[in-house]
Amino acid sequence: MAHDTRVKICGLTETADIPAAIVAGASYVGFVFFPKSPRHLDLEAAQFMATSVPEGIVKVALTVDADNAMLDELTQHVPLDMLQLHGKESPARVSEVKSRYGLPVMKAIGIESETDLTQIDFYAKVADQLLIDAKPPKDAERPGGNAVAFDWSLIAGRRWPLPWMLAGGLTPENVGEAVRATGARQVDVSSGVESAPGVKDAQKMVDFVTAARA
Ligand SMILES: O=C(O)c1ccccc1N[C@@H]1O[C@H](COP(=O)(O)O)[C@@H](O)[C@H]1O
Repeated sequence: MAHDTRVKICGLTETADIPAAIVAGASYVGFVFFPKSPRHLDLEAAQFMATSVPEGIVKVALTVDADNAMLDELTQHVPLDMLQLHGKESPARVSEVKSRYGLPVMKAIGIESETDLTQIDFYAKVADQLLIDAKPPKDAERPGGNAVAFDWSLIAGRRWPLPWMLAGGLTPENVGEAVRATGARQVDVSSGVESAPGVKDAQKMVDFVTAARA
């Protein structure tokens, strides 16, 4: 039986990635604003790309511990529907960003072991969505987008009172199992639909969405 799993394809870097992600069936497209990432966009490129996204597809900006000056510039230049906070932002900072910019906020939470789950309850009180991702490896240059999965059994059967997405090391080959193991209704992918870091692959995007919904 097919499911209506919603997919976010994150880290689009080329204008042609937008129609490819939409044809594949993405419900969300993500733009990365983190200079250490191979998916980093400058504001001009992001503005151009975001403007070409049709109504109904959620445009998400991913930032890492961004200050107000950076978020002011970003939100003034790029038409956005959601902010994804992927750093060490506190629950208070999530609340502040939400009220300052009037956009829904998705907070990413890195999971490696059972103890990492306790913070979810604090963020669940202030965020609009949660992104349950793998904790980055110790020597990683970035807090996400590392093609690393966590032990999905840690969240099997868990439910939270707000929408959430599963992320971390998802690929067309493992996303079906990830959805079955966790009960996720939404999934987020970056590396798993690339042919090289920062280069999205149209066929992998199709394969990913198909497998997520199978
Ligand atoms: O994609 C990035 O480069 C990135 C940089 C900094 C923070 C987060 C980043 N990506 C996010 O991480 C998840 C998981 O990535 P992957 O599928 O394991 O490569 C991704 O969906 C982005 O939301």
